[in-house]
Amino acid sequence: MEKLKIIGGSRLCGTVKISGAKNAALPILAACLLTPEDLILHNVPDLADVRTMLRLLAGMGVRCRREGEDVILQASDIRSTVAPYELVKTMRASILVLCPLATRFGSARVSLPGGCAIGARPVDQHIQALRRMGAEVEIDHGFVDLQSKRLKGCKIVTDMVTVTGTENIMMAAVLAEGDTIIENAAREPEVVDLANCLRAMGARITGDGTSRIVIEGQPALHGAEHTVVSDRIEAGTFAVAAVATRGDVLLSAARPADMTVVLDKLRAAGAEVTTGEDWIRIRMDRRPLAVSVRTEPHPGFPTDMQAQFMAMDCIAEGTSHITETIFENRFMHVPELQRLGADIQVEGHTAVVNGVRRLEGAELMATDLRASASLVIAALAAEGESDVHRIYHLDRGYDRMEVKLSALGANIRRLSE
Ligand SMILES: CC(=O)N[C@H]1[C@@H](OP(=O)(O)OP(=O)(O)OC[C@H]2O[C@@H](n3ccc(=O)[nH]c3=O)[C@H](O)[C@@H]2O)O[C@H](CO)[C@@H](O)[C@@H]1O
Ligand SMILES: C=C(OP(=O)(O)O)C(=O)O
Repeated sequence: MEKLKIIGGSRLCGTVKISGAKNAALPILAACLLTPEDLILHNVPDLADVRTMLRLLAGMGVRCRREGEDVILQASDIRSTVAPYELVKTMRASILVLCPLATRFGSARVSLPGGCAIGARPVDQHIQALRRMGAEVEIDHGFVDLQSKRLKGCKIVTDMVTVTGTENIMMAAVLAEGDTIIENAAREPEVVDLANCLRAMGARITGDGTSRIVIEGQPALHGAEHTVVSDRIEAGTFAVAAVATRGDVLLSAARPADMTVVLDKLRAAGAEVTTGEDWIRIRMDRRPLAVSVRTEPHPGFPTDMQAQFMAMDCIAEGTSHITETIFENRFMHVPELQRLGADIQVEGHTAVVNGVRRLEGAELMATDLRASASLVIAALAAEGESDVHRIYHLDRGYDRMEVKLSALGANIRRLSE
């Protein structure tokens, strides 16, 4: 196992290039199953989750080639439509192969993702939609077992806004007979990026980025080339780290248009935020002011930024309220932040954070992906040395985070333990 050793107190200064988005790359990789022709992807981040998805696809017979940030996929000789438990259990996004397999091959056996550290991860909406489109779906020994003739388009109103659900249903619909309308659809930029890739493959989709997506099913899709959208959560994480360390950081290859609420909250914390079309500069020369956040589906404040903001609020002037509405157990960073000296009380879905003047380095245990990022930020802002253990969580979603932070002046090293 590996850990990060961080000596806090350095201001982050300089330029960091933001990678392609994990949460866009994963559904787009799964989309290769929709065509026998080549899908050529650029700006694919080098992450544990991406490697897991490539292993899953390769196990089905997809030819996968990685050349730097490019990935070339060809699903012309699929020999298996099974997604085994061993791979799905390490990455919930594996469920994204279900609908491409269903709609192109009429057969799939995909392990249920089950819950994970941050909460239950149900997929009932995906299954209900597939049944409405005519598939026979059973749950068998922890697997979603599906058989279908050509799926039939229909109107689907999801019970709640679901990002992966919207992505899966969109992929089912692109090869279905007739039109599918998704009401209450997720509006996340990653949903739009998947729609852009599917359109490049010949799909007919309108309304992505709104809560009503219309898909006109096609008999087949073809090969395409697509560049994965910039990771707004990685950008947000580096932006918060800049604010927490009173730094001056330019995020290049970032998309401020996808991050309005996060950037507004950083301005409310006292940061000077300037933006161009594909860059963001964050300057901070004072102790942050406390900012309260409440997580909501896009365009609201993203749940994937909640833990990082809590780290910043720990050293802020004043009291903040952080409310998590998407996941029932996404406060596991709280006891670890308390180990650094943070003053936090959890009351139901809300954490009340009283900012303290200083945190002190400690041994810390990462519990999930964004919790890990929050501990790294807090350790960078703390006085003295911290060790962040179990960073395999961090590696699921951040491309060489410690290398990027070192280049900005952080004192951070990856060590074996
Ligand atoms: C709306 C939202 O913010 N979604 C987040 C969610 O996406 P992810 O796609 O993982 O989760 P969903 O958007 O599907 O889930 C949103 C909510 O709906 C519930 N649900 C979902 C599907 C389903 O079939 N049944 C059901 O009850 C979930 O339990 C959850 O409370 O986690 C990702 C990783 O942290 C984030 O990037 C997404 O921003
Ligand atoms: C929790 C996350 O990922 P996943 O949905 O893949 O678990 C995340 O991206 O913050």
